[in-house]
Amino acid sequence: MTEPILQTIGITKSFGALQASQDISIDLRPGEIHALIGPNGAGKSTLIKQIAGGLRPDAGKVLFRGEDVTPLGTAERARRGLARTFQISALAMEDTVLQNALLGAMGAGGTAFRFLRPALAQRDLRAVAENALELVGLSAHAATPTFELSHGQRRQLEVAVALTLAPKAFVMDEPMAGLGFEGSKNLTGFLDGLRHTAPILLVEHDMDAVFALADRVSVLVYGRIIATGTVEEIRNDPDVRVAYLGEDA
Ligand SMILES: Nc1ncnc2c1ncn2[C@@H]1O[C@H](COP(=O)(O)OP(=O)(O)OP(=O)(O)O)[C@@H](O)[C@H]1O
Repeated sequence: MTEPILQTIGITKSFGALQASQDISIDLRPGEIHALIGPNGAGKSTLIKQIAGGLRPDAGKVLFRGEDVTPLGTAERARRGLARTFQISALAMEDTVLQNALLGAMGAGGTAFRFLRPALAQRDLRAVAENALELVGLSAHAATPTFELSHGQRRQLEVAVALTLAPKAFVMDEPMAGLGFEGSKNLTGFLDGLRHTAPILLVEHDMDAVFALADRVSVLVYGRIIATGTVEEIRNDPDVRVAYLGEDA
């Protein structure tokens, strides 16, 4: 079996008496979209925060590209290629699409680029930014102020910003939230292709998107993974149907 790019081993986290993550072991393999679903309050965000580095587990480990990154913070994990997207506030709305991508590329280049700005580095940064926009299909909008983009295009721009870091894996938190039917359909098509650039751990409430995209689905209920499998396996799992899909088995 292919080595996972991202893996949690026995992640456990409590808030007082509440066990928000109970011994969670999941992985993300090259080329796949692995969806994490579960009812409100199941612990999806808590798990994602521990994977991205914003929250320290009480026990367990996060491995990224074979390395234990549990002690590292969000910025250090991002530098190593773990891209977390869909924190919309990260975009500068008054700036153009290209300027936003350039800001991302400057972050990727580190502080030396930011303060020294040699001409060559500037050209490199611009190339990185333009390439990222091309990959997400926003080149034609490079000079457009970001606030003029549709919600779906903003999500694509967020991915472009993340792409400037040459990510090895994406962690996405509800990318379909707030998009209408058309927007969700378009973004679904876009994410479908993106898995070949880097695999995606996808937290999503939109079941149409999950069932269309996921190679594997993990179901989280009360802080525990109750099933992991293909879409077909998850749809037919009696425990999942009772606990989450709201059906009598
Ligand atoms: N910082 C915190 N302090 C105390 N309790 C917390 C904290 N963060 C989350 N919780 C609790 O942990 C549980 C899991 O919350 P979490 O936000 O991870 O769920 P979720 O599956 O992401 O929910 P949703 O789908 O509504 O976003 C909830 O009961 C929540 O109230």
